[in-house]
Amino acid sequence: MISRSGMFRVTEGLAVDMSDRVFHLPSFRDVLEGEIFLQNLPSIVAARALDPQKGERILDMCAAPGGKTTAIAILMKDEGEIVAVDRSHNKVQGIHKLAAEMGLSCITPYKLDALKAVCVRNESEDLSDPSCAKDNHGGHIQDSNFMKSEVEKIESITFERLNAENDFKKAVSNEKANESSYISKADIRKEMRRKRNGPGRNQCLGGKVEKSKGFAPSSFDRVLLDAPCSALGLRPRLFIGEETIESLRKHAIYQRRMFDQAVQLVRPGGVIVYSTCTINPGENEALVRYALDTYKFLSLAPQHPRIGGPGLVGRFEFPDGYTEEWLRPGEEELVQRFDPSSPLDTIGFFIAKFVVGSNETDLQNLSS
Ligand SMILES: C[S@@+](CC[C@H](N)C(=O)[O-])C[C@H]1O[C@@H](n2cnc3c(N)ncnc32)[C@H](O)[C@@H]1O
Repeated sequence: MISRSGMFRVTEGLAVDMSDRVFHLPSFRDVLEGEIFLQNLPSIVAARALDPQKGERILDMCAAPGGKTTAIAILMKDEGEIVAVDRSHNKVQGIHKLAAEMGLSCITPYKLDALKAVCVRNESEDLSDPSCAKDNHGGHIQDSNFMKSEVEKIESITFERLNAENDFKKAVSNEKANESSYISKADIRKEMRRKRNGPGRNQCLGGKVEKSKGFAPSSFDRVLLDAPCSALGLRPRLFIGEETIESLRKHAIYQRRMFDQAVQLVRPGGVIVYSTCTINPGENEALVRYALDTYKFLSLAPQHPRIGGPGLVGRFEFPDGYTEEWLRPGEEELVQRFDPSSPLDTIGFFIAKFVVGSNETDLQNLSS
């Protein structure tokens, strides 16, 4: 299969012309604005698995468009603080707008690269202040330059792109109906960029976007890391041609670096929920293996509600010798894997919940 944009680039492949809708669902745009926000079932399960409590301080590390952030705020009855960060300026504005529409005041959105979410400070600074006084560039992430270049590539294949392509597909078929005019590759790229990043700085109605300089270690009760991923669980997804084994591994590296930040930000005794909308075990079960093997003070926690199926146990050896280690027996029932082909009929999704042991020494070593 080839993507819409691929049709303009490649010389062979299979393109599918959608002549009818799969679901005759009317658009919910502008319907009951502020009253409802459509979400996939696993997204709601992820917010509930976090089990946020009134009065807590919660970090949503990759928050836009804000679906889970607002679900968490509602579960907390809007009491406490949810710090909702995303690295896109326009998307952060969108979170502001959504929170305002829904009348939720416990959400504080920030523009921040989640790979630099832990701030590094001088000893002279006030350690009781949970937000950082100093910029944290050059902080804990050793390979930030590498990550920076990878971000561009990875971002281009996340789920927003898929949405952009789907929307653009509609636009193009409308154009076609009007006796098609030529649409250049540049137009396609521009439209996809616009869809991915929002309508543009001057056209957004959200509040003023604050930049964060990162947060103090152990300053959150709970952290949700709903990581950017290969989005192989989204449906309908007829083509996966733009993902390669290499790109899937890069997603996994990116997610681990984000998880490294999450671990430092949650307090001893706190909770981290990690979720993705992909079925790729390299970004799911292998992340759990990495987390448990790297941070001995973490353990998997049971989740409520439990609607998804068990995770994958074992390991997988690729032809190039690279081996992915997945779950060990006994761990599979502690995660939730939503299989899009199961009778549940959800998107593909994965949720793991970790509790952070109270080994102060380990945590101090981490943040030093
Ligand atoms: C899976 S989506 C999050 C969906 C969101 N949690 C929700 O439920 O509405 C991933 C988000 O991560 C953001 N993102 C990607 N890389 C990031 C980074 N380094 N720092 C912060 N946000 C990032 C993207 O802009 C995107 O909005």
